[in-house]
Order: sequence, then structure tokens, then C-alpha cells
Amino acid sequence: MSAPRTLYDKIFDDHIVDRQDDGTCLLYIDRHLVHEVTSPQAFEGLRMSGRKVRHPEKTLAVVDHNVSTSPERKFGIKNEESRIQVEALARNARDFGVEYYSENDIRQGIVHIIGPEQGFTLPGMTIVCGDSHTSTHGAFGALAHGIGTSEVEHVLATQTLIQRKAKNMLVRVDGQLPEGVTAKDIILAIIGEIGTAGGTGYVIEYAGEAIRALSMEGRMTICNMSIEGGARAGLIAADETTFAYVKDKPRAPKGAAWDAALEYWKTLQSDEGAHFDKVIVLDAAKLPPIVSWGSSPEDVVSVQGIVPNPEDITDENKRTSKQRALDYMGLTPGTKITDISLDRVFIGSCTNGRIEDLRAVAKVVEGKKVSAHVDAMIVPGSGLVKEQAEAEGLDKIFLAAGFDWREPGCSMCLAMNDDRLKPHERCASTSNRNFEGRQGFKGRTHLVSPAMAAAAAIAGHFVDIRDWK
Ligand SMILES: CC(C)[C@H](C(=O)O)[C@@H](O)C(=O)O
Ligand code: SF4
Repeated sequence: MSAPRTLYDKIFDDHIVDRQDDGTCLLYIDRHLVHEVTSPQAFEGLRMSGRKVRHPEKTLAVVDHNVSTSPERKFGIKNEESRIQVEALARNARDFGVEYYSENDIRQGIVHIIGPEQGFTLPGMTIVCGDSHTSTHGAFGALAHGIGTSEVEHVLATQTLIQRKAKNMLVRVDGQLPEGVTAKDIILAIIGEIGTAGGTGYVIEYAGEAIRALSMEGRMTICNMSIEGGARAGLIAADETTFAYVKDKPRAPKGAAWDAALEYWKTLQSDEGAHFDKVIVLDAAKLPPIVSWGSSPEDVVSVQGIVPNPEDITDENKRTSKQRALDYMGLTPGTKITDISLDRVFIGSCTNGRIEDLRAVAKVVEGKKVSAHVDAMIVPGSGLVKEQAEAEGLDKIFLAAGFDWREPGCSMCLAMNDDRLKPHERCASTSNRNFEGRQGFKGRTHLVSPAMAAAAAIAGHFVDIRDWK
């Protein structure tokens, strides 16, 4: 009998092409997603060395970070820098024979949303992209992580990647989530618990009753933010929920190939007794809706809480950094979270820009009006999410409530396109990063779930969604 293995061990082992004595491995890569920000030099490198893309059919390119989310975008991108990047990807995809979704393609959207939608992302695969939130795809029981631009070139040229094995961490979330508490709150709570460096050197597998109960959308939200916890990747073993989502997706296996795939996917579970180097256990029943107060995703507190006082921190470096975060955020210790007033609300991103997120928002805002002092936007994660939302009439609900309803893209998740905060503007955001300047120079970001962002847009300040009527 071979030793029990974790899910990560199994996927890693199944993709080893070569292993050196020092543990350095060459891994086969099943799927490569490409966006316009981290690929230009990689394609240029191929051109200069006269190489081709080794497996164009295992590569999929899309524009997301730099696209405008205005309906005007069909008339061309105005921003010079953005236009150059978008045009470069279009040309590179054409020159190298890679499938490409332009901003006018209904399948276009944020790279981590379109992979799963197309069935390009499948259980058991190794998936890479020159983007840190590639961890999202781990929700399918795939080993997925971000890579740098030189690695993008390596994968384009060889369909392999040099990797060393990471350690195994298990995060088990037991019990059932209370009404109003979501996947986003789970992952913010986990990062609050382990810190942004807590997952460094690990691949995290999420398990437990509360994880099993999540939809694929919720699982993607969790895995998406693994990187904010410092982990190389996040994983959730595939199960019936996964198979039901994947079945009949455009690029999913069909017929006999589906049956064979399913048989293999079912083996991709951590074995009984498999060794984890670190184990964290959380009780879902005890989780509140969570709001971030600082400039790191670990700076989180219950919506019922107050802005913490850095004076209470004994470690001097940490105290100084949290003091700085509060200054940046323009907050005073002791302020009730529900007393924090907002200027902007952003609903979207690869963390929470999927259909289930938009349905949750619609439920909260139906028949209500966005606060007079709040500017609120909803950005679907992809053209297909937008189409689905409109088929369900969600856009009508959003527009009637006074939300801006946009075209798909990364939008105000990061200030790389026209959507950004003005200095000192305070925003409730469903995205994943609240770093200084992330949503615009001197902008102030509070990370929350879609339902919490929706309620904040209506109320004009944070409210406990559990009290929402
Ligand atoms: C632009 C890109 C390289 C970056 C990433 O890697 O994550 C972006 O998507 C982000 O979320 O900060
Ligand atoms: S939505 Fe945000 S986190 Fe996701 S890929 Fe785009 S910029 Fe990165």
C-alpha cells in the first residue's frame, strides 16, 4: 500500500515530467490562460527566439484588466496605454494561433471567470495564468496558480513549468453558515485568522461541511483569495456540485470522454490519514458578516465590531503599520463599523462578479434606492454573466435602484482602466485587495460580500445584512 496522499499530492504527482534530486520538478501544464497585462513580453520572447506556442489549443487569451466597462467601448479604447496592451494581445493571439476573446465577444470577461464558464477549467488539471488570482480555479479541484511573465513564456513555449512542491495545509470549516453570512465572509475570516503570510509555502485545501455546502460560485470566491492568505494555491475537492457545474460546458469532455473523466475526477480526494503540515479549523455557525477596516485583507472585523485601536498591539512594527493603515483609511479607533459612511460601492471582480453574486445583490436592493450620497456600480464578471443577469431581469432591478450597470471587466478592482476612486473616496467593494491606491490614488477600500455591499449602497453606510428587511 502506498502512503496516503492529499489532493494536492495527487495532482502534483500526476503531472511530473521530470524530478531532479534536489526536488525541483518539471510539471506538465494542462491549461494556460493569458491576459493582456502579463503576456506582451512573453510573446515577444517567443518571437525573438523564433519559437511557437507549443499547444495553442491548451491556451486561451482574453482582455480584462484594461478594457473600459462603458458601453462606449465598442467604438474603441480611448486610453492610449490600455489600447496598446489590448491591441498587442489581439495581435499576439492571431500571430500565434491562440483562441482570443476580444472586448466585443460575448464570452469575454475576467480571465478567472471565463475559464470555468467555458469548461476550460476542469478538475485534476494543472492551470496557470500570469495572474495571482489564478488560485480561483482551485475550486474545481484543479492545481491552479499564478506565474510571472518569464514563466508565461516558458509555458507558452513548452507547456511545462518548473516547480518545487509546496507544503500541505488543511482549512476545515465545520458546521453551517448563518443566514446572511457567505463564502466571502468565510475567506475574510480565514485570512483574518492566519494573516496574509499565514499560507506562505503552502497549498491550502478547504474542506468541511460549510465548504461542501457552497455552490461553485462560493467555492471560487474562497479559492480566489487564497493568495491573499499567502498560499500558492487553494483547492477544493471536486464533488457532485462540481460535476453538475462542469457538465455540458462548451469545452468540457462529452460522451465516453466525460464518463472516463468523471471516473478519474472521483479519485481526486485527499486520502484518509493523508498528512497535512498545518491544520486550521473554523466553525461556520460562529461567523458574522465581515468588513475590512485597513489596507491589508487581514485587517478584518465583524460588522458588529469597531475600528480597532493599534495602541493595543504589542509588536512595534505591527503597531506602526496598523496605525499607518488607519491614517490612510481616515478612520478613528473605536468607531462603530456601522457608522462608517460610504461614497462609492463596487460590485464585481473575479472574487464576486458571478451570477450568484448578482442574484444576492438583486435580492437586497429590489424596490429600494441607492443612497443619495453614494455612487454605486455593478460590473458583471463576463459577457455570459451579463447576459444571464439580463435574462433574469436583474439589470432592471439594479437600474431602478440607481446602480450603474456596466460591461464586463476587472473594472474598479484595480485602477488600470477608467473606473477608479478619487482621492479619499471611501468604497465598499466586493473585490479582494484593499492595498493603498488599489482602487485609485488615495482611495479607501473596504472588502465585503456582495450582499453587504448592496445593503451599504442603499443605506449609505455599513449595515448588518442579518438585520436587512
Ligand atoms: C495585473 C495582474 C498581474 C494582477 C495579479 O497578478 O493579480 C491583478 O490581476 C491583480 O489582481 O492585482
Ligand atoms: S478582477 Fe481584480 S483580482 Fe481579478 S484578475 Fe482582475 S484585477 Fe486581478
